[in-house]
Amino acid sequence: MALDLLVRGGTLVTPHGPIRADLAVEDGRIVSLALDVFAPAREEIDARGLHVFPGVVDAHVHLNEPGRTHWEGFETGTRALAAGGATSFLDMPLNSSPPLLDARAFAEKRAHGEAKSWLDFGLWGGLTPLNLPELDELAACGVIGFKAFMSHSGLDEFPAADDVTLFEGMRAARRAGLVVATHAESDAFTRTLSQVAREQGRSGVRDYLASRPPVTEAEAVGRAILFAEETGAALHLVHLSTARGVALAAEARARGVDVTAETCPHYLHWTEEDVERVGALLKCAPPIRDAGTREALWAALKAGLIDTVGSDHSPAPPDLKNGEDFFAIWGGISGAQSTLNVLLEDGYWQRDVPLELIAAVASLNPARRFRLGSKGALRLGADADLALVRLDETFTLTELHDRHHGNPYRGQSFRGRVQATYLRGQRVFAWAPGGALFDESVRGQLLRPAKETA
Ligand SMILES: NC(=O)N[C@H]1NC(=O)NC1=O
Ligand SMILES: [Zn+2]
Ligand SMILES: [Zn+2]
Repeated sequence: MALDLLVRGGTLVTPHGPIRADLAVEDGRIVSLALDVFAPAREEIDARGLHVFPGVVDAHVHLNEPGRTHWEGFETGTRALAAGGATSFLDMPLNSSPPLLDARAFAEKRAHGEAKSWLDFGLWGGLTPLNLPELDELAACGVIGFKAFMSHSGLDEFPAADDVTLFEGMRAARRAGLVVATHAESDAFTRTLSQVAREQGRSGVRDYLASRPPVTEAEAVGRAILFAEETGAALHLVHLSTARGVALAAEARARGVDVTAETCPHYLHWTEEDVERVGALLKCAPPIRDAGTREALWAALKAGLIDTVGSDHSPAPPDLKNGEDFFAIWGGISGAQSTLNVLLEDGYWQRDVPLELIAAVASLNPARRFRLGSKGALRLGADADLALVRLDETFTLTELHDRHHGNPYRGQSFRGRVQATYLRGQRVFAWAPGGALFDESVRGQLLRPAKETA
């Protein structure tokens, strides 16, 4: 019997480190990893000179469909992800409209994803004061977990969780065996500081950065951890922008709290000076910090204290990314395509981060945390989700596939071009000098968290 696919002669980035081996695929799954596979295959890839990574599992993406597909949608967003080596992703409950707060919105978003997503996808449910009674039903639908904002989300239809809501939501999540993800910035700090700045007519980049100081994150992280400890809920701290936030998570984990930490490529790549220079394309919340903080985040990542790196891809149309008042501009960075590029250039090449650690934060750890059993690693029986990368090829990122032109990574130079991406053994993306090729026949499937094992 012939194999479906044989990847020959590549360097496989396994959880134990890179190894030179062949990789064989049948029915979308990895069926052999061996020095030499001698079997006929319907498709063979000569992967000599390439590194084979597990497909990126981006646990933090805002595709905004339905309702705000003109900001970003499944079609364009997942092309960008695929071109960056991602094979699965978890979509946030906002900024789609309606936001994903009940079973009906779940069904609607799921249908859009199944029709248009090029990649496998899971759906986060929202945790807001509006939908506490819906959480059990959302869990039954198969949400990945519940996402809460501790400060204003930017959209009134997705209100921040007050302390009681967050606490009660964690109790419900604990019952359902699901993770709560928090956007951890103190509402008291951010609200007051931004109000004062705006009243005084201070609305520039530095004024915005100063309105969300690091203590804002530390305070909210501490409170979220306290609630997780009290309720026994699993907590995932998204987009930590400071090493202080990461350290608080590590300390809590050491005393038995079930907490994981995410950071994003933008906190690892850019600094405040870049935000001043580039402007709105680098506006996000929490904001990008100084160079010392960036280095401290890299140190934390190298020490294994950061569990996952997610893009927090959150684009908006150009008119929302424009204007004099930096507070009024949409906060969100377009980064779906460049997570692996940043980790390879800034991490592997510039800071000696081992490849298996990059694969851990980009693929293995998010797959484990959200119980996506068949995803995240090159191992027997896993889905054949692969990113083929020419590690030493320098290139300038010019061909971007997300919806809008405004992308801060346009024109950045990286080493490590993604040559091709395979979803369950099918090629979904291939780089070509004349322009990327996407396989129209590939379609993503809904991912649900596996049942909890005791
Ligand atoms: N609503 C939304 O996408 N918000 C994201 N954007 C950002 O900069 N931080 C976020 O949490
Ligand atoms: Zn957020
Ligand atoms: Zn986000």
